[in-house]
Amino acid sequence: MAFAGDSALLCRQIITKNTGLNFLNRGFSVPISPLRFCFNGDKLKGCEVKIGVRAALQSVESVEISKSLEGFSGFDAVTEGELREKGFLGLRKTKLVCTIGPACSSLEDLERLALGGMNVARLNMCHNSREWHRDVIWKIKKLNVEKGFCVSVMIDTEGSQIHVVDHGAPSSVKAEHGSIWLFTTEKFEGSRPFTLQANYEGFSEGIIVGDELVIDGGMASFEVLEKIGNDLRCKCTDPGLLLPRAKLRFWREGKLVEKNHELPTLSTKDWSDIEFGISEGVGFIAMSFVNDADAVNHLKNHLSTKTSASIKVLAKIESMESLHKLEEIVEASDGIMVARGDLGVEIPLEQIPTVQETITHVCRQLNKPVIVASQLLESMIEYPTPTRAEVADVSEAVRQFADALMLSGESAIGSYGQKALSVLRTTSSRMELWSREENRQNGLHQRQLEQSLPDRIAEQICNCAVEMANNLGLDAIFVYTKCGHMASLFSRNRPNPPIFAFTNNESTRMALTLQWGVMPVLVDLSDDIEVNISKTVDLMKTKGMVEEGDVVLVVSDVIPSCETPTVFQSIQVKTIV
Ligand SMILES: Nc1ncnc2c1ncn2[C@@H]1O[C@H](COP(=O)(O)OP(=O)(O)O)[C@@H](O)[C@H]1O
Ligand SMILES: C=C(OP(=O)(O)O)C(=O)O
Ligand SMILES: [K+]
Ligand SMILES: [Mg+2]
Repeated sequence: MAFAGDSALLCRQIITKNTGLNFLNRGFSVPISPLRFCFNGDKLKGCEVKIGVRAALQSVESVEISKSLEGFSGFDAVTEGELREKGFLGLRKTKLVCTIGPACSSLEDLERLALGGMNVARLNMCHNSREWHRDVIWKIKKLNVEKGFCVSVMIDTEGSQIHVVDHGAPSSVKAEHGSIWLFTTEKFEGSRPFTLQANYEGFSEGIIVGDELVIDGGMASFEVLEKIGNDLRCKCTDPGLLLPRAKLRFWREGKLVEKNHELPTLSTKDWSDIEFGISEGVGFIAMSFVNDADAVNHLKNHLSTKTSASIKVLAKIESMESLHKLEEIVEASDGIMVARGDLGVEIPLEQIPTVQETITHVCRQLNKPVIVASQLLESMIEYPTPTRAEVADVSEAVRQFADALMLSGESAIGSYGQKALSVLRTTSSRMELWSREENRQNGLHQRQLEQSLPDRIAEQICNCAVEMANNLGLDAIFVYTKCGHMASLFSRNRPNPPIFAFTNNESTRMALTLQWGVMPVLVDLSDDIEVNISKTVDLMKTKGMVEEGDVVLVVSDVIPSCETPTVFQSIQVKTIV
């Protein structure tokens, strides 16, 4: 019992230094179960750190399986099945988002996607009717209740951007080299030859003769020949396809012409879609074309006055302006989407990979979940196999430890949506296995998140506990959390074992569906940590999800409220008996 004498010192070592953990690994020859460190945060309030350490060497007593578990449905059926089949380390950590569209909106299709690993269903409010979206949300909720899935719903705002309006049949038009076209704000029905309608009157504000009009990030390009009022007469310089809702951007001397309009981030339609999202109880609102933190704060304030449920706001990084203010936007939001589709319209394509890596890194440093989106498996909209380059792109996002990957057209309108989802699933699992070894060697140099002592301690506990779980080769991490904060701090460290986050809050459970490596579980939590621990271990045992000999790291942070999350914490390493 080397450390009974100077517990506080040892504890500090464990919290702050690798050496404490190595010491445990090398020098502590008795079985590691149960080892317990208790941090009594009440004392921390006075800023005098007194950390109590208790090391108990008796074995964990087998706990009688409680009858109160009957009717329990807090596990999600897919994780449960995956765990039984593949074991703890086989659980996929990277989360999967599917855009729901006409190709996958039946109850049967949605069930197949849920079974295939969809964690979040995304509804793009650009398309289809309110009733259609309501019907999809209703089906997802029904499946969650009846089939035990844990799929959360995200709505994605249309946002304000300049594009051509849907010009009706034929669905795409070819622009030939040298052909002359009129881009007009005049509204007309149907189609006119060589004429395209812009959706916004001010689309040509500040544009001058000689500027380059780039369609959809390079599908076709035009030179502006003449300005007639707000309309532009242009000559095609790079032939290509003009799709419905094709995006319009102007370039001058090799650079994007920035802010040539003053459209609000949230339009009247977006606000009404947001009201719809609130009333339907969605988990996430993805905000298109966020340019600064104000827009995010505005929506978050609005949500806090409108609903007590916690709806997470995800900022989509898809404009040049948003890149200039990346950190403030990440800080303000609850998560980020790297919206590579529109980003590729705003910045040269060759910059996308490095920008993606930067965004992913900033999100991890600031502890916000990040989704890598768009064209991951684009060719699968039409073909049953992905290109090798697409698989490499998916693997790279997984290797960067993105929290989630997203399908757009592949699931919404593609013929092989489920297959595309399975490509994401298998590619993620494969790459996670590969990077686990790397992970062991290169721990993240964490930026300190918070200033107050209790918050810093929570952070350090999670960082060190993950190091401990990795070094000891533990099977799983159990965390008890009301708001999901501790679970996210664990996730941020991208531990090798999966993180089971037990929460009594449905919004927290749904929000955690997006976080890397977190398996959210809904349970009743009491104020007695020991009761929570034995109850959840029992639960896992009854379900056959843990078995004798499994060793789990248990961290608790539930007392007393979300506002003061770090009042009491304990870490235990527990062998299941
Ligand atoms: N709810 C829907 N109804 C009809 N079509 C949809 C729907 N959602 C998505 N789609 C189709 O899937 C394609 C890809 O989806 P997404 O990437 O979300 O949209 P976009 O390409 O408009 O940015 C869209 O272009 C659209 O054709
Ligand atoms: C995800 C994106 O946004 P949307 O599909 O709404 O254009 C994107 O631009 O990549
Ligand atoms: K959108
Ligand atoms: Mg976009």
